[in-house]
Amino acid sequence: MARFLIVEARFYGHLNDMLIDGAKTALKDAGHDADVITVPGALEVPGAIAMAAESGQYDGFVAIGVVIRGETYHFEIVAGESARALMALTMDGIAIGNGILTTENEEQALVRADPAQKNKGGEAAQAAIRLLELREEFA
Ligand SMILES: Nc1c(NC[C@H](O)[C@H](O)[C@H](O)CO)[nH]c(=O)[nH]c1=O
Ligand SMILES: CC(=O)[C@@H](O)COP(=O)(O)O
Repeated sequence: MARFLIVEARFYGHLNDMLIDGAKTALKDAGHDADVITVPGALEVPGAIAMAAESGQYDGFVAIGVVIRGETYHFEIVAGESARALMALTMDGIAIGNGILTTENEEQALVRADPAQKNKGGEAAQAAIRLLELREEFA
């Protein structure tokens, strides 16, 4: 059993609840534990994961959130920089699955958040599980 931390950027609560449900189910089905912490937005997720990884309290991480395009360039910053920072942490050997949705509208996000549809939360959890398996295989 491994210990996973789900770090959620709680910008759209109802969508996050579905993403977290999918992630928790995937982790439980694989026999792993999961805690959940909340940060304000997607830009805070990588930093929170970096801090938690440094603590040594968790084996793997799932990033959860929803970034929906608005009127300004801020979408590109939030979506792009959160993904880039998460990828940089992954390249440092931290097992992270990225379940931060980046969509044009809420309808697209709903389809992807719903565990009964595209289940991107579960998909992100499975990615984190696989990376942890690989890290242990290559250790
Ligand atoms: N617009 C969205 C944000 N924006 C907030 C940023 O992520 C960040 O919390 C703020 O800039 C303070 O540093 N975050 C989301 O997760 N989703 C959005 O749609
Ligand atoms: C992704 C965002 O930052 C977005 O929700 C903010 O909307 P806006 O660009 O209209 O300020």
